[in-house]
Amino acid sequence: MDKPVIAVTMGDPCGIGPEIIAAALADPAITALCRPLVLGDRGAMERGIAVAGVKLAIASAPDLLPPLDASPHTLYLRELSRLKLDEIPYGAPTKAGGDACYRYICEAAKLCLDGTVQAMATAPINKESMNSAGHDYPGHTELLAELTGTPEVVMMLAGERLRVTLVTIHEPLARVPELVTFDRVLSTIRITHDALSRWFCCAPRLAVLALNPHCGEGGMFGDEESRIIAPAVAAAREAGIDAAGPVSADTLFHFAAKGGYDAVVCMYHDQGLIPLKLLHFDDGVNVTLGLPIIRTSVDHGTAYNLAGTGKASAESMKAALVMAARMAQQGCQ
Ligand SMILES: NC(=O)C1=CN([C@@H]2O[C@H](COP(=O)(O)OP(=O)(O)OC[C@H]3O[C@@H](n4cnc5c(N)ncnc54)[C@H](O)[C@@H]3O)[C@@H](O)[C@H]2O)C=CC1
Ligand SMILES: NCC(=O)COP(=O)(O)O
Repeated sequence: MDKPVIAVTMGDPCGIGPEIIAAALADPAITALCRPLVLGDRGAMERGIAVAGVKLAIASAPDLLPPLDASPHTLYLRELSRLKLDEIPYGAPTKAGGDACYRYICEAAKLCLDGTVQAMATAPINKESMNSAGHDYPGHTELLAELTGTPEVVMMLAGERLRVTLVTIHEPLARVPELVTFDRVLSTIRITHDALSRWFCCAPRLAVLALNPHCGEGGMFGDEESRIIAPAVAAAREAGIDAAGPVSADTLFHFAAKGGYDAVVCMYHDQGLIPLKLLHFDDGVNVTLGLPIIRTSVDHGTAYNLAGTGKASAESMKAALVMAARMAQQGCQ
């Protein structure tokens, strides 16, 4: 396969998205692997290029794709908004920015679905901005599930030493217990197993976490383990999946990070993302599993406190592009 074309959504123009994209695309190791097509805004990207301090010329690509012999000093941009810089100041959510980043994501999903591009990699959005513009989604994950007509998707965050997947994603902690159902645990295990088998390793070994301390301590600290998680793990094992659990979350990560498991199925967002970011803040990648398209993302947010300073690390953006390119190459085999 030729170098895959990857739609790169610019994310929130008031955050670090434009500058980390500029820094990532100025790295010849990235453009050696893929042909990035940025979906975003010219003014915001020019500002990001200046902040990143890199030499990139913007080429407008309204309907063209980056050619195979594209210069590594050219950033191909499909302009989907024309924002004025005074309506997108750094460091705060704006309705204009929220509306624009929604449109970048929708266009990227469309280009993936119709086969124009082989994958999408997303820079961070601010959920408050997107919601203030009337797009009521907790994140990319839920929006992409809807845009692609996918009833069940799973968020995975991945690094060299640890992968975590989540049974519940963007939910208030107080609602987690009622959302941890047999069906949801089992489908998260199954989607994790299927996606890992396809993209990452051939016979994945999964650990499934408990919700409560000490696996519920025989019911003293909760019964979700015996009532819901253990039966879901048993059903997964009957289906031929190598899943262990429920296991206590406090110790499991120690063994998983030493290579004992290929992924850890976690019950809620912070249960998985705290250990993941402790090990992989700089180079972790968020991958949406279960979609009919390839979507990777940075593992961090808009970092409003750093936007415009040039201090933000572009390593997670680079890792997201590398992973999207590898998955796109594998998808064609
Ligand atoms: N993929 C996405 O679109 C994501 C979006 N978000 C959104 O981002 C917004 C801000 O979320 P926060 O919880 O404040 O998390 P955040 O990741 O934006 O910031 C947390 C801390 O990490 C630092 N940080 C983040 N990225 C960095 C980088 N590349 N280099 C160096 N330091 C970095 C920030 O300066 C801050 O101190 C929220 O609206 C959230 O929903 C959060 C995570 C992922
Ligand atoms: N903490 C991860 C996160 O919030 C990313 O969400 P999404 O925008 O990828 O759905």
